[in-house]
This record gives sequence, C-alpha cells and structure tokens, in this order.
Amino acid sequence: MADKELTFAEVSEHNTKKDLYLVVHDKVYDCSSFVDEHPGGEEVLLDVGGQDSTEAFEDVGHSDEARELLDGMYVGKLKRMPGDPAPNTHSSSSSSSSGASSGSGLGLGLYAFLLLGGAVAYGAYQYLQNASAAENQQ
Ligand code: HEM
Repeated sequence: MADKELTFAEVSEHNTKKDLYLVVHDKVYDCSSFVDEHPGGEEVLLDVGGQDSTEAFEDVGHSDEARELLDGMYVGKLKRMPGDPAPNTHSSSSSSSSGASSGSGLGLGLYAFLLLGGAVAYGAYQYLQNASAAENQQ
C-alpha cells in the first residue's frame, strides 16, 4: 500500500494540542494523543506543531524507544512542494559540518601555534645574537 502523502501546507494546519502533526525526517506524525505523555513536556511539541521538527527531535538525542513511539504515530510521507522550507535535517548536516568546522578549527589552531612558535623562536634567536654580540664587545 502506498503511503499517504501530505504537503507542508496540509501539515501546518495541524498545529493545535488536539490536532498536532510533526515532521521528522520527511515523515509526518500525528502526536495529538502523545502531547500529554511526552516526557519532555507538551510545550516543546506545541512549539514545533505543524512544522519540521527534525532538528529539535534529534538535538535532544531521543532514545530508540522514542523512535519506536514515532512509528506508532506515523501518518504518511511529507510531499515537498516548490517553495516549501528546505529539508530540516540539521542533525546529519550539522554533524558533518561541525566535524568539518572542528577540523578547520584545529587546522587554524595548529597554524596559529606554528606562527606563534616561529615568532618566539625568532625572538629568542635575536635575543641570543644580541647577548653574544654584547659579550663579544666586552
Ligand atoms: C513526536 C515526537 C517525539 C517523541 C515521540 C518524543 C518522545 C520522547 C521520549 C520517549 C522521551 C523520554 C526520553 C527518551 O526516551 O529519549 C522524550 C524526552 C524528551 N523530549 Fe521528546 N519526543 C518527541 C519530540 C520532541 C521534540 C520536538 C522536542 C523538542 C525539543 C522534544 C524534547 C524532549 C526533551 C527535552 C526530553 C527530555 C526530557 C527529560 O529527560 O527531562 N521531544 N521524548
């Protein structure tokens, strides 16, 4: 059986406590019955009601149990239309981009460290040259 497909516009109409759809990883979930039971509180779910909550969901680092709960609330696939907000898969892109940025951060740090080390070595060299020149003058 083909999955039901919902557009973002359709999902965004379900944004009240009694009728609450969330999008996680391009799948639509009906969380209305779960709002009161959510261990993280109803407020956070209502905040992302009718929206793509992939980022919020993944940022918390929900357990496998939480993911299984999601399966039980599955409504259908999100059908992206031109002009819809871009896929909000922050967690996967951020882990790769944060990996990249921390890599470049390390690269920059290393660069700064080498520059600083070079400057200190040069200063020490100059100091020793001056000291030995002064010694020779005596
Ligand atoms: C409909 C999707 C969601 C389901 C099924 C769900 C389910 C759960 C479950 C089962 C827990 C208990 C801990 C765990 O098993 O990981 C939990 C905790 C939590 N959830 Fe969600 N959650 C959903 C969406 C969200 C969203 C969108 C947020 C937004 C920030 C959120 C924030 C939290 C927080 C902060 C906790 C930790 C609560 C604590 O440990 O005190 N959840 N959630």
